[in-house]
Amino acid sequence: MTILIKGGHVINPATQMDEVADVLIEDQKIKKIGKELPEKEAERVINADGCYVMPGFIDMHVHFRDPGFEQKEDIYTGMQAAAHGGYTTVLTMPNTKPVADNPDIVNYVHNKAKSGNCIHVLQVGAVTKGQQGKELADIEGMVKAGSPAISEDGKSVMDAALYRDGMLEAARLGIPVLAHCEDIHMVRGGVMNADAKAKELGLPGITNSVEDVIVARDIILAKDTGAQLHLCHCSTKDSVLMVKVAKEEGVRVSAEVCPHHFTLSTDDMKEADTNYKMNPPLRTKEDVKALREGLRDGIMEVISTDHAPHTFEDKNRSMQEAPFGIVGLETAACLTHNELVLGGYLTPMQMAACMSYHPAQIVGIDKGDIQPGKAADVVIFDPEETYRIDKNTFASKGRNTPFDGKEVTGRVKCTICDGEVVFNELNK
Ligand SMILES: NC(=O)N[C@@H](CC(=O)O)C(=O)O
Ligand SMILES: [Zn+2]
Ligand SMILES: [Zn+2]
Repeated sequence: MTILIKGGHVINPATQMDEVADVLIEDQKIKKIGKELPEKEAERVINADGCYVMPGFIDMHVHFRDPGFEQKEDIYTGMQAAAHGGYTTVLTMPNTKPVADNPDIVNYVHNKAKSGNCIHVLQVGAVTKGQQGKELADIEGMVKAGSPAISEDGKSVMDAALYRDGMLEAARLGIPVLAHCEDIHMVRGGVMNADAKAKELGLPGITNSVEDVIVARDIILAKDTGAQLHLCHCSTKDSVLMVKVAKEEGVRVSAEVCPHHFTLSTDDMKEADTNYKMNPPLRTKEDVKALREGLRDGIMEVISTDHAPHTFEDKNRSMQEAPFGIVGLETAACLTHNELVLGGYLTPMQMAACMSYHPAQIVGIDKGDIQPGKAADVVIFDPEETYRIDKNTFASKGRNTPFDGKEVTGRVKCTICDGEVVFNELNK
């Protein structure tokens, strides 16, 4: 199949291309990019007038809940949600049941994803067996099966000596460690940020230090071991500060921010609504500002979703009882555009870098770059369309979002993965 994407504004961070051009796709690859490419060369023409044409988004942090919690999401619905959100590659976290701590589970996820013919799914391996924090998982086996990284996401490995061993193993195997930073002993039943809002709502709080002490520890361990550290879902201003200093010191560290953390503060919580409950929690306006500025200044290099679907029943409980987590795949691009591009923090080029090129570089995959010869993983994004987010239109099984009804400007119109259209709302 040959596809010609006509008249779009091509934005490609790898080459810094930033101009209106046509893109010709042939045999799963980008064949040509240029002005006025002839339509007769293509079997299908997609008119991208007024839209950005960017490398398909890459989400370093999603939960597809498969195996074990398929009532929340499964690999097929997760991939559909990703395609709707403009994503062509996602990294799935290992906190499934059973935990993804061995090559069999990695193979199961990769095979099921392939059978769904949609987007690329890469399973992240757990650091420890069963995420129990007692002994290392078969990290080498999982890397041989195709895991691009390890992570204990959902928790931190609290035993620093064991975590250090895991980091040494990751360094030896040449893969990054994706770190969820949370000192579990300091949580003390907290369910939201520890601030005036928590007092007003009468809810136990989670201090910034719960995150910050593990960010500090993990940076020190990365410096010690030479491992490549990537900090998940950073939410505090001091995380940004520590990443900045660590980079200046030459530590191999990168960091991600999620749309909910750069869009909302606890001031936006009108009541105790469990769609505002996620881990780490929404923080203060000061933290939000630091995260936005961190992305603007290139300290924080990645925007990831931490897509964490839960059923209505799971979330329809008290703030104390409901699980942490919100969905994100179908709202990340519009929120990034609406809050950060239109808000004056990121250029469209930086948006593409944070959502695609940088993740590819950090994970070490040959993606996130649309130039001739590269895989045809492309997203077409309309920066002018204004609409209201409607959770009932989500392809995800999860409806747990605080953004339902929010008006945003910027919309994913078409997603192409390996030269196949996997989502399309343009001249259907
Ligand atoms: N972020 C969340 O609130 N929840 C995640 C776990 C995690 O990312 O730590 C989940 O798996 O539900
Ligand atoms: Zn986490
Ligand atoms: Zn997560």
